[in-house]
Amino acid sequence: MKIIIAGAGAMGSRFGLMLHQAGNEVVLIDGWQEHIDLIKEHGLRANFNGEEIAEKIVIYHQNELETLNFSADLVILFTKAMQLDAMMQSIKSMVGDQTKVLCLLNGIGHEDVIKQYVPLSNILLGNTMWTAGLEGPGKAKLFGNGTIDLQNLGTEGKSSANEVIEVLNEAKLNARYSDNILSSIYKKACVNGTMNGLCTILDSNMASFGETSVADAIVESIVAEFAQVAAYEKAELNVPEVLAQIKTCYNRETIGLHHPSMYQDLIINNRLTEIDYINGAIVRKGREYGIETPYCQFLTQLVHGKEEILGAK
Ligand SMILES: NC(=O)C1=CN([C@@H]2O[C@H](COP(=O)(O)OP(=O)(O)OC[C@H]3O[C@@H](n4cnc5c(N)ncnc54)[C@H](OP(=O)(O)O)[C@@H]3O)[C@@H](O)[C@H]2O)C=CC1
Ligand SMILES: CC(C)(CO)C(=O)C(=O)O
Repeated sequence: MKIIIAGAGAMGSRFGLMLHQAGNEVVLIDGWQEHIDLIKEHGLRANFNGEEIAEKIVIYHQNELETLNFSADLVILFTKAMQLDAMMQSIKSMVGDQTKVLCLLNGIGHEDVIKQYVPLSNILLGNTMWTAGLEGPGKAKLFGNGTIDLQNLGTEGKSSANEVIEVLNEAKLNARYSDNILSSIYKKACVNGTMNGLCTILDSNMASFGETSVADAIVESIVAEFAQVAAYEKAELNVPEVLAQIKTCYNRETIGLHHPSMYQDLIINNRLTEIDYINGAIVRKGREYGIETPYCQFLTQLVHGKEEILGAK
């Protein structure tokens, strides 16, 4: 399959690498020049479950696509939330009538951006429990396991997602169809709405946070706010199940030692965060629906405060 990875940071590198190794024709697209140059020079390098590897994969800067003649069967979006619209603009000549567009960004409401460029029948909205980090430009650090849930937003449903699911599974990415992706997205947003902001503010990995005496009380208060907003949007959450999923993040044997992507953005790379698309989205929706969201509001404010203190860009 011809696959474009639109946003080839940590997660895009993981997906690009695994799909390339499974025999697909993968093209990476990104906007970070140093990262692009190093991948062109040395291939995409990674510490992949402890093994040092390098794979030659084609990569382009998102500003050099106009003359490129490549129509994708599948686009996988892995930008940061605030970069999504600009990326959709950059790749629009490569998205044809038959191109499926899979969105796996963290956060809530990305379909509102994508549907301005792609018909609903070609949009696969999803989320993932895979993780990834960058050791620096051109080099990813990939360990652990994950899953993908996705749903087609058009009326065709599952049948229009089967081929993509098959390709993802051939690459061992563990994809499955969801009949209620909005609930899955809210469920994953609860994981990000707790782990990402809290580990960033507390300067901790997920295991160390989870082992504190205050973890349960804070997490339960935040999840209660997400659940109220989700219920208003008919994306009912099973709260005990969500809390159990969050606790799986504390496991040191699996992903507990991972610093969430928000930590990597702000604390390691001094970059602005996606907080406005996670806890901030709950605050905005809460305001609209008349639901109080003090914990999400406070965490959003703390993260913005930290961005300002660190002069993040
Ligand atoms: N990392 C993870 O474990 C997980 C992440 N996600 C989600 O996946 C999406 C993509 O995340 P992720 O892959 O972590 O994002 P990255 O930060 O690794 O990459 C996203 C983009 O940010 C830019 N960028 C990243 N680092 C730098 C840097 N040091 N200097 C300059 N530019 C940089 C690049 O684009 P540009 O130069 O154009 O800005 C890159 O394409 C997000 O929505 C995230 O929440 C979901 C599950 C797990
Ligand atoms: C690992 C996990 C699940 C933590 O919230 C994640 O999605 C991230 O790092 O953004």
